[in-house]
Amino acid sequence: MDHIAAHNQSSKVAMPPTKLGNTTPNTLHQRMSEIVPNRLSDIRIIRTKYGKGNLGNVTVDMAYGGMRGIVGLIWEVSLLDPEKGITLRTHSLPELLPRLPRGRRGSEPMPEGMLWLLLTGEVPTKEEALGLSAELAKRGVVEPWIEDVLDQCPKTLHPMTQLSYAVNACQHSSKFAKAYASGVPKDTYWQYYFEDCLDLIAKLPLIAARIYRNVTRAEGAPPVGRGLSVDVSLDWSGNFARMMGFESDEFDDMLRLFLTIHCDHEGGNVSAHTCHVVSSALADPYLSFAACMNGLAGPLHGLANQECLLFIVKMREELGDNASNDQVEAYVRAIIKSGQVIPGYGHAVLRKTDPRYTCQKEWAEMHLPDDPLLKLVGQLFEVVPRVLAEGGKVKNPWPNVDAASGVLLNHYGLKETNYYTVLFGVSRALGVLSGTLWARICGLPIERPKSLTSEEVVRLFGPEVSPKM
Ligand SMILES: CC(=O)SCCNC(=O)CCNC(=O)[C@H](O)C(C)(C)COP(=O)(O)OP(=O)(O)OC[C@H]1O[C@@H](n2cnc3c(N)ncnc32)[C@H](O)[C@@H]1OP(=O)(O)O
Ligand SMILES: O=C([O-])CC(=O)C(=O)O
Repeated sequence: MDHIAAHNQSSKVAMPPTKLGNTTPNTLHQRMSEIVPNRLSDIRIIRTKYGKGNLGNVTVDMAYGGMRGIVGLIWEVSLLDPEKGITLRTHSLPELLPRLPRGRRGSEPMPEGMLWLLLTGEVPTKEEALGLSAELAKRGVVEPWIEDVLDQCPKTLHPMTQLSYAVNACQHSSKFAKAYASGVPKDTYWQYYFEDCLDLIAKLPLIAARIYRNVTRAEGAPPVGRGLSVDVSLDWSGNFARMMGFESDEFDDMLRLFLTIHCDHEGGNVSAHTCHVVSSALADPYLSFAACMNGLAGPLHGLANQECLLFIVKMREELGDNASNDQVEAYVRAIIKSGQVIPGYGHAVLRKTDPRYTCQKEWAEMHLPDDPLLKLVGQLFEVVPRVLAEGGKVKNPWPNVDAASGVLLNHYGLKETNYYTVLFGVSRALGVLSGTLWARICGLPIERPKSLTSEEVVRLFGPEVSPKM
């Protein structure tokens, strides 16, 4: 896009950092304030030059088929290639992970670096990532009544329901909702959205750790109560681990990796798209993200990581530790025959092994080579793709991100499978809030695709069928 770069040379206008109330401008905000006008000018040029470009035909099957293959969204922060997997601001995971900054402790990237990249398009320096880490630690405060609400939840309420409940409650402190109600101009919306997004990301470890501590407490023990707080000397992920009660450096690193790689998968997946559509009505980031979490909690989407570990554990109980591949295959066939899916396998867009699976499998092979569940993950990889590919019905027989994550968490003592999707959700906040913030920066309108009834399909294409409904 040389013409765009050239245009930028002549039109570079640095927007002054905006102070909102008592909020001190921060480095990420300053960088975004410089980037936003240039990017908006790029987009104006793109729309002028290519606005009438055709993105493809839509068939009736596509409309009945979950809109698979329809390109109908702009999502600035990531793009999914069916063969190569996710690219985050054009970087593939294997290329990006070694380049993202490490913190003061640990050897895995800080998720803060990923957030910076998603928002700015630039890999941050270590200082920038540490600055963002400190800023998140400062913003990490949850209103006491929301802590009380969580403490009132029955232990048996699914952790994802508790997460959605708490995030909705945090809407009470939305700066965007307040600013919108006061009638601020449209081109300043994103500034308030930015504030809410950072506040929400900062609050999530506190909320999620409280949920973990509450659902894992001993029978009869009191809930967490007041006093859970972030340590400003720790990074976002380190704080999360510590507040959950995990103390090991290796767990911290595993969590950093988990939170970094689960962040985003372009705009059309259920969680990102939900956030996008809810936010397009100018619902604030809290309401949009809570809705997004409800989508992530579905078993065909994020909950598959819970389902996947349960599947592996149950298979181990039935087959023991020395099962042959033939036994694993017979087990898998029986599950498919009973009409259930094999969790962790298949994908709506990917057509090859998910690089996020590979990355977690490599971590596991290095850090927990003798874990008996890891052996089963390997056997499933040898068996399932071949079985699923038979008959040609399943479009992608290869493993997705959820096929290996539970084994890692379980190995380090995080055994509560119904909590796994909360970790996914905390990570997903980085991506969906970045993508959604960029939608507000671009001023994208309320989303409203057209729908049809089956009678209308018949009317459009011919009278030979007449649905009796
Ligand atoms: C973070 C994520 O969201 S990654 C995905 C996590 N989800 C899972 O791992 C659950 C298991 N996988 C699945 O259910 C699917 O592969 C999905 C939901 C991920 C993708 O769904 P689709 O795009 O509809 O897949 P596809 O077009 O290949 O499906 C065709 C058929 O194969 C079946 N199929 C797809 N994957 C599997 C699987 N892992 N096991 C058994 N059957 C499967 C579908 O259920 C569908 O059957 P149907 O025609 O009888 O309804
Ligand atoms: O892309 C999808 O549809 C599902 C997925 O893997 C994700 O959201 O991480």
